[in-house]
Amino acid sequence: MNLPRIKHVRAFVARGKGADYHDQPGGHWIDDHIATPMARYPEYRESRQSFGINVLGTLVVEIEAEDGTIGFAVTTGGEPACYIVEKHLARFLEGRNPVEVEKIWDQMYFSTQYYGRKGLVINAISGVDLALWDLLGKLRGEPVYHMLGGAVRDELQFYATGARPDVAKELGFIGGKLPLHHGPAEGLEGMDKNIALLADMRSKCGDDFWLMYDCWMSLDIDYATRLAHRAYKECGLKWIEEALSPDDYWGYQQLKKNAPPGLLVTTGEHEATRWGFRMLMDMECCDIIQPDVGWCGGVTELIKIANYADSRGVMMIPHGSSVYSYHFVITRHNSPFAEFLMMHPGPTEVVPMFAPQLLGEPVPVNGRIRASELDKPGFGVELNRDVPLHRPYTR
Ligand SMILES: C[C@H](O)[C@H](O)[C@@H](O)[C@@H](O)C(=O)O
Ligand SMILES: [Mg+2]
Repeated sequence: MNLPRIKHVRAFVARGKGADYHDQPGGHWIDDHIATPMARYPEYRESRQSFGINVLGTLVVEIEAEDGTIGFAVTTGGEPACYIVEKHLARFLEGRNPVEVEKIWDQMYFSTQYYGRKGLVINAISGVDLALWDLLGKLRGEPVYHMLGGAVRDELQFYATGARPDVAKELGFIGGKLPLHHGPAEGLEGMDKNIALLADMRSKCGDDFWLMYDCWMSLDIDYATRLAHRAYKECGLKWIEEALSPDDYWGYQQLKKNAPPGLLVTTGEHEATRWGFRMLMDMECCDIIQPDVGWCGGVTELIKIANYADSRGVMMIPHGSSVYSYHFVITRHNSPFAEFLMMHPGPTEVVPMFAPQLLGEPVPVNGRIRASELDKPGFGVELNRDVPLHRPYTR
């Protein structure tokens, strides 16, 4: 089946919310004294934007076929990712058959391996790969999840990430993941505040509602171990997420041994490729891996990651990435639920995760999205052309 060839690859920057979802106006829960590795510096403790968490902005990748069909995707990457797409990756797509996702991915990865392998370069590769799968679906007239093997269940169910698990419960989510506010630099007083907040949410949510802590790489093994035991024993914490640096595989291996039986250790949103996730799984670092499909290598790489996890009986629950993870999760038995990042400032209501960039972006109702809502070509969304786009590089 010969599809129209790829004619143009274009890369744009979009700023303000969207895929770079930490790029929010002031007063948002997502930038409210959240613990990070930079919190050891008091000047960077109050706000993650103060040290540049939103410095990149959104990368928008467009791939246009000869017949005028356009596939696109958004991820975190901004102007430097545009440079990588336009000046390096585009050469492996233009003139090619869009069906060649495996060969194109292989050439993008190994041609940038000498300076890439993780982080921004893999974000750029992910953006191109997602746009390619979107183009394929639009050319074939089928949703991405059909091309991945079809739905294994009728609906997606979600836990919610945000400052209000009590509201998340009222909205029908299966759990609430809180951001951790205080790390080792704030000592026992900070630990007590972390436990007090969790205990308050436990009292508001009842004993059965899942409560998790997201530590965003901010802890050391000693603090993470103490937090894990107190939070599990006193508040029934379900999992402790990304407690340590993504590079500290040995630390995660130890934390998993230190954690109380019954508490899950999770990580992976800042990990990349099949090799990085193999390291996490072979070293027994965690119970659940959480790749972000816009940061780990795209759909083509997540297939490999998820299948290796499945072979080892490890749950793969992608980091919140809107439709890009929904189309994947609905097709995988070892992905029984998904993350929904609450992007309302409170958060007290459900708003589209990548707003305002995606038109037609589905949102959970009563904590669920039916598989039938994904039944549109590609990822089922269109780029909001009212969002200002800047193309910093051309060829
Ligand atoms: C809530 C966390 O601090 C991050 O902002 C969040 O994006 C990520 O870690 C997550 O798991 O959703
Ligand atoms: Mg996280």
